[in-house]
Amino acid sequence: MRRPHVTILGGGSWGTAVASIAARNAPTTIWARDEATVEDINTRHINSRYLGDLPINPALRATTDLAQAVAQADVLVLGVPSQACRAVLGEAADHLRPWVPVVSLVKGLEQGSQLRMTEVVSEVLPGHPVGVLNGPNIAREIVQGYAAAATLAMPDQQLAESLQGILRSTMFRVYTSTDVVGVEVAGALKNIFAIATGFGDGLEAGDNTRAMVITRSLRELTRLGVAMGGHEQTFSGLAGMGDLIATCTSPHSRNRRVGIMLAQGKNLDEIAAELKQVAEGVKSSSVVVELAREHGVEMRIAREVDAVINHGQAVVKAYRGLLREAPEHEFHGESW
Ligand SMILES: NC(=O)C1=CN([C@@H]2O[C@H](COP(=O)(O)OP(=O)(O)OC[C@H]3O[C@@H](n4cnc5c(N)ncnc54)[C@H](O)[C@@H]3O)[C@@H](O)[C@H]2O)C=CC1
Ligand SMILES: O=C(CO)COP(=O)(O)O
Repeated sequence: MRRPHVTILGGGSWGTAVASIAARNAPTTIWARDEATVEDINTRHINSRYLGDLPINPALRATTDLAQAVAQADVLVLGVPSQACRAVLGEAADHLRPWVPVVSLVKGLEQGSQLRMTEVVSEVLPGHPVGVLNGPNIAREIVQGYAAAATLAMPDQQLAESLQGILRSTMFRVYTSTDVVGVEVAGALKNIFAIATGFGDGLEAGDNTRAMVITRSLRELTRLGVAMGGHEQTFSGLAGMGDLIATCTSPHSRNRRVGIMLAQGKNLDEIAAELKQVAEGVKSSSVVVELAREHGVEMRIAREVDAVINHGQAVVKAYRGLLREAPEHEFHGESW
């Protein structure tokens, strides 16, 4: 039987990491808009801009030709930042064969529409089965071959099981789920809370503060996720608790670093210039606050992150403001 061809859209750190795994299991092409990245992957088997000199699978092919990459896809994987997804999918639409499944790797929400990326896929590519792969997955550690796990959520469990075999390796364990909403909301929200954790770390508040922010963030994340239709248990799984732990504690997390740098008094332009990579929480923070309002869910931590990022609030004021609020019952209250 012919092995399915995997096409990944997006030649950044995570698209490259997942493509490198898929290339062990199936013929795999990665589309990147940047010539130098394509050249790097095809000839030197590295992605120096995003992953330094870490070796990636030499079987992986890269191209700047979107039409050609998409036309050969039996499975399409979406790995560009959330605010670029609609435009990239729009360009891909005319070239993609019917019914080809689409898997989103993206952990962001679309500004304006407030949509999750699987919803954007369904709008731009109607009729295609769509799912999401999320979990505690710092790209460079996965390329280095350290053990990790993620959850692939799709409404069709059988399809998820067939894609599981393409996206996993011995060191990258892919679990399945049918809770697309829960897995996807968890992946997007944890970035806002990683920024909040970064605030505490940037203010040198200590380990207890970090643990408090992570744990209370999980409550906030779960409340909104359930209100949006996610299953409660999903939020204690890999895409929820797992990714909160990784992103809120890793020195590699870009969202956490955004929080640290804001606490150090840098502005968003300076931070973007320093990071040179996407930190999805910056753009998703306003969307999360809008969604919380619409669903009637109190999200104090997320509101402070939004206030700092979008309304000029000082980090130290956000921190003190949170501490002034009286705590309620740990599990039944609405306080943070
Ligand atoms: N890096 C990581 O460890 C992980 C990232 N993710 C998620 O994966 C998604 C992609 O992130 P990364 O690969 O980390 O980002 P990145 O910043 O490393 O790379 C982004 C890639 O998208 C491309 N891109 C940006 N705007 C574009 C546009 N308008 N059209 C076409 N290409 C465009 C860039 O050229 C680059 O190749 C994000 O939603 C992120 O949250 C998920 C798990 C792990
Ligand atoms: O999603 C990630 C880890 O699971 C990557 O986090 P950052 O985008 O904050 O680097």
